[in-house]
Amino acid sequence: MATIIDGKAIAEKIRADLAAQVKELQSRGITPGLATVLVGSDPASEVYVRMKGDACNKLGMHSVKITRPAETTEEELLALINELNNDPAIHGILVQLPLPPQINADRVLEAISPAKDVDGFHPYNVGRLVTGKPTFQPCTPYGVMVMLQEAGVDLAGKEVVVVGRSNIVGKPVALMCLQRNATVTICHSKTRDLPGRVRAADVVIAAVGVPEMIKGDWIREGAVVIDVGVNRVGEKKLVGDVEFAAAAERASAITPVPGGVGPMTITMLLHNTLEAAKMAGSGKG
Ligand SMILES: Nc1nc2c(c(=O)[nH]1)N[C@@H](CN(C=O)c1ccc(C(=O)N[C@@H](CCC(=O)O)C(=O)O)cc1)CN2
Ligand SMILES: [Mg+2]
Repeated sequence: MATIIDGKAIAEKIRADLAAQVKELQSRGITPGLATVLVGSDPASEVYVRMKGDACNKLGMHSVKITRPAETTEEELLALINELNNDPAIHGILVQLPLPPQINADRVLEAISPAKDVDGFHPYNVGRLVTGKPTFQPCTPYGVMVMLQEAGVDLAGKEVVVVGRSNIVGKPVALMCLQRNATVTICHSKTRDLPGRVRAADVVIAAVGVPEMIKGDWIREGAVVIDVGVNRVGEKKLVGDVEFAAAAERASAITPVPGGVGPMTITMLLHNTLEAAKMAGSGKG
């Protein structure tokens, strides 16, 4: 039976350390500030933005939640980003995704100052990630890496299979694993023999957004399973991208959903916002 990698517990431990750092920074006259921008009223996005604001406030950070109607134009959103880029009380800017279809998300993400890009989605910061330079690391993959480290998983020489190739999880998490000397395979909807690929993995990172798509009998005995999926099935139930119970029979360690990667995403956002404030305070922002 697998060890459960408890994202909630790891997140709490990190947040306690961040709170102490926020206090220290405040004693020097700097309060880290995060602006979250939500366009439209997607119910899941509303929940995430609220969680981000609450998490900031709990740590003693300043947070501003900006909501705009679903009909907002790209120009209006770009003007708002420009204001936030120039606001000295704001160290981090986060535009909640997805955006409505009339808005080009790439253009909006590129308008955020790289020094305030706490989501790590600006092409400048993506480029730094690709080349292994210090940068704001995107929050979900960053959280995955911290969980692996906390679980004592050394990636050097390991076969990592990432299922999913999104810009916000699959691609960056693959780069981060490569940086830690893993041999990385990125799989997607056109991959031939996906079960065979997953069966070869020492570490499986599932980020496809399809409920329980990765079957328990695809997991190699003793593998580590990181489930990034947060899929709502029915009214209330949340499931991951992995068939949890069956996979846990074979894995050596596995993350649950909820309470796995999810809480780490917001924790790493808090971490990045604190780092942005420190850099601004030292004149490097
Ligand atoms: N601008 C961004 N947009 C989106 C990101 C992102 O990192 N930046 N990621 C996802 C959604 N996301 C944060 O925005 C996110 C998803 C899930 C959780 C989380 O804590 N999940 C909990 C369950 C919470 C619930 O009950 O719904 C868990 O897994 O335990 C946090 C953040 C897309 N958009
Ligand atoms: Mg769009």
